[in-house]
Amino acid sequence: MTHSIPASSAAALHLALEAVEVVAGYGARTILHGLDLAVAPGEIYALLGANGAGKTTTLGLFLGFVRPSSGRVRVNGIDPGVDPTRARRQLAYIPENVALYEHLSARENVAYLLDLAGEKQDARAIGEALSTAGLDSAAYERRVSGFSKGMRQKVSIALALARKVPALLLDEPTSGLDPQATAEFSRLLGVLRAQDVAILMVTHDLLGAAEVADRIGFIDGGTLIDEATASGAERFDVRALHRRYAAQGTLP
Ligand SMILES: Nc1ncnc2c1ncn2[C@@H]1O[C@H](COP(=O)(O)OP(=O)(O)OP(=O)(O)O)[C@@H](O)[C@H]1O
Repeated sequence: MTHSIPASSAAALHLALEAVEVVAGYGARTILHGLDLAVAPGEIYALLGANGAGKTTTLGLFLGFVRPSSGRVRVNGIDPGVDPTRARRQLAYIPENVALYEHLSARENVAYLLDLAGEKQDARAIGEALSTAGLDSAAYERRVSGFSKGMRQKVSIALALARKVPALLLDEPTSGLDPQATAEFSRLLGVLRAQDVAILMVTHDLLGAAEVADRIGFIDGGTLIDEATASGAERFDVRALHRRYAAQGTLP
């Protein structure tokens, strides 16, 4: 399969996330059967597929948790199978349910998680990251234990911004978000894209993906079966995509 990386950006010459003909799985069980997927800096890629299609396994590939038996995986040019620590330094991973230190404030979480990543930053830089991530300033010093999913995501995104990572992996970011929080989340992804972050987002939400993604990929049985690229004012023909992929069980 050929990839239609946006040619407008010089940065597109280099891929932040790349999987080429990847075969991978768990033990003797193969889940990914020759997966081809690439995300350029400043691109939002939404990966859709039925339950068990291999979406989370694909994220695990870039994180170095899932080792390919053949094929090529690169994160900003680094092979996570060979050097997972260095590969993970290029990434921020935001799981469906963001885990934070519940008794620490938003600011303390970012400071502490930065510390753990060996990337200490001053209070001003952390405040700026929280502000860019769209967290209400009244919440900076509050314990995160009472935070909503949307607020937790903002803390994670502030951490990604402070770390200045080139790539962001998101697993089901909009499930359980209300429409306003979903719209705010989409706006945030736009901010990250403008900073040339490569974003790979796993989702079941075709409509949400169509609003924010530059490309949508469909995975079935561990293989990328199709890709659609945003174009024109309408961006994607959501109805046609839905008809095509819902019928074969790739969409809920
Ligand atoms: N750690 C694991 N060990 C063994 N099998 C696993 C493991 N994790 C996932 N699987 C299996 O791999 C297959 C693909 O799972 P994966 O989580 O990648 O799918 P998915 O597309 O993310 O699905 P969902 O939409 O349900 O999250 C499934 O059959 C799942 O049971």
